[in-house]
Amino acid sequence: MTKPMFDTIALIGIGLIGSSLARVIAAKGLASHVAIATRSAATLDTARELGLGDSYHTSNAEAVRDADLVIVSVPVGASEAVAREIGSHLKPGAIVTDVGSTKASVVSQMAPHIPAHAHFIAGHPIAGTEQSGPEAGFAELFENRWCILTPLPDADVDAIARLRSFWEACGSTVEEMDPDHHDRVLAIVSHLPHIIAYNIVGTADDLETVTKSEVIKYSASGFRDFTRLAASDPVMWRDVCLHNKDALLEMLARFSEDLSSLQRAIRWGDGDKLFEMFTRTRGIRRSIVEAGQDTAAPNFGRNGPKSNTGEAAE
Ligand SMILES: NC(=O)C1=CN([C@@H]2O[C@H](COP(=O)(O)OP(=O)(O)OC[C@H]3O[C@@H](n4cnc5c(N)ncnc54)[C@H](O)[C@@H]3O)[C@@H](O)[C@H]2O)C=CC1
Ligand SMILES: O=C(O)C(=O)Cc1ccc(O)cc1
Repeated sequence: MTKPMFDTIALIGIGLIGSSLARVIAAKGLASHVAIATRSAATLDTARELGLGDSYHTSNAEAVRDADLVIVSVPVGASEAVAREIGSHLKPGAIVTDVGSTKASVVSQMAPHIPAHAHFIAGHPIAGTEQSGPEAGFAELFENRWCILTPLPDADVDAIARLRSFWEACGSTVEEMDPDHHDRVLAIVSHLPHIIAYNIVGTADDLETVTKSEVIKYSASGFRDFTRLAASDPVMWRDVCLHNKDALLEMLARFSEDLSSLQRAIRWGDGDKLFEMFTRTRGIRRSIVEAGQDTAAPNFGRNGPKSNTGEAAE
């Protein structure tokens, strides 16, 4: 048996991402001890029943006391409160990271509370599903996925290397990026698609001429894909919108402009324009498939061994 990568890993937040981390850490033997903390006693009880860790805490500060690696997996709006709670309890040399879907805001919320004797390196696994809560996680979630790290320019290189090795051991490929760049890229490839999904499902639900039962009965697979995204956790996505406001507004403006152009082509029967655009986008899809990036089937949307409880972050 090889020595675990870390003696103690503290997981703050034990929803989809935190519980997937707990499972992969156990499956691959990446820590001798996993300390789990979450805000609600009920969620902690579920984590205990699932056997996700070695110790369970309702105090974030208590959970990090002996930790060599702390992974914060809470909605991005709660990042600052967590960093403030744990900052003065971190041991020298501890690495603190997160998994939040937005990065510039998380870095500015958390970094000031992490003392100089610890290392803060923000991160984001590009891996998830529409489900939430501790039952929703699974050990394979991070396999063959990207994980983006957004270290500050003066971050410790050994700490970055250790965190990189951790994510690689979880099955991910790691890239480093500037937090603002991360937020612009993710705004278009992840955040905007979720906003569009929430919007289109809301629009269908509001239509007076179509009943809810007809929406359910006749939904073609395209609409069904939107309903999956629109079932994602409301707290998490509210926070993403509030914490990636500028990039998201920029992408929404571009999107609305392009949608108006499409609307105009439909109004004026401009078939050439429609054909040209649909051909161009079909090419993008083909490039993704050819690059082996269409790994939608195994993870995204996977129901996992247990079905979703629908627990939102409390
Ligand atoms: N769901 C997804 O597909 C992905 C989510 N993320 C990011 O991961 C983070 C967590 O998301 P999920 O695991 O999906 O959410 P989740 O809703 O399944 O779990 C969130 C957990 O955080 C806990 N929590 C909330 N506030 C807390 C606090 N102040 N202290 C301690 N625990 C607290 C909740 O009790 C819950 O256990 C979010 O920042 C999200 O943006 C990143 C990649 C994918
Ligand atoms: O379920 C899906 O399709 C996702 O897009 C999952 C996801 C959600 C948020 C992230 O920050 C990363 C991945």
